[in-house]
Amino acid sequence: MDALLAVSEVRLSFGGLQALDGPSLQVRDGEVVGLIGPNGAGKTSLFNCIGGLYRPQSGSIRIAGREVAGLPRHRIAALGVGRTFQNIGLLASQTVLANVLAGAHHVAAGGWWATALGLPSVARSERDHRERAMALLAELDLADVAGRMVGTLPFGTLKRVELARALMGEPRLLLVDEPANGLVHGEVLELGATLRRLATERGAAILLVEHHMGLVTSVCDRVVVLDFGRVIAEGEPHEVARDPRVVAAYLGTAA
Ligand SMILES: Nc1ncnc2c1ncn2[C@@H]1O[C@H](COP(=O)(O)OP(=O)(O)OP(=O)(O)O)[C@@H](O)[C@H]1O
Repeated sequence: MDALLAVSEVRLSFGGLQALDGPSLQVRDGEVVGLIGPNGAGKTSLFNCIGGLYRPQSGSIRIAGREVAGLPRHRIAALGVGRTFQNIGLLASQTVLANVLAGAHHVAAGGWWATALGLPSVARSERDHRERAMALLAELDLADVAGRMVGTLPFGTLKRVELARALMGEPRLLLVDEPANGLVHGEVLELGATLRRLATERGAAILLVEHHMGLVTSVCDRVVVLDFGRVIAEGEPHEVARDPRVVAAYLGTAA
């Protein structure tokens, strides 16, 4: 079976700096793949290319067989790509529920005309969205804070709100950027269980950027390691963690 996400030899530079130097990777339906590497290795740049924030200078990014490199981000989102951000991309002055509902924008029924004309299908779809948002909030243990303003909530809670918002778009491919950052141990365990469930029960393909190796080894089926914009290792999490090239790359950053 073809991979849902197939990245092939993507190159991206900022002036003279080669952020991505031809990495290739694949993620299949129902698979959680970890994307790890030292600071500045190119992980977020690759996410930004897949999600349509950056246009790579060359290479191919296919989602469900369709070339998406260089497409605008809304077109890529409409193909079923959801994303959470390293530094939270929520609207602080809106409620949790409003933020999560915003994640459904590209799956709204009827389009612009139907909304402008106030057609019954729109009211029905809004009701459906609300119900689905409340179900997601319950699933992620956020029902109690549905009416709270995002700006008043702790960071760990916001990470889950972001995940709920991304899930509202019913993603087939979920790009998750450092979800464990700022979470306490118990929250990391819960998050890991949630990501695993999304892959196993909903069949989502998940690409996870994470520095928390405990989460990576417990959740990922496979790990791809980037360094200086290149893939330096790939394989089963425990195996990759022992790979001398990976150890050297991490020590190089710490030195
Ligand atoms: N918009 C940009 N303009 C210029 N340089 C950039 C830009 N975005 C990233 N870079 C550079 O590209 C390289 C890769 O950065 P990137 O953020 O993708 O790494 P990363 O692996 O996600 O790092 P971290 O783990 O610290 O988030 C770095 O050298 C970074 O400074």
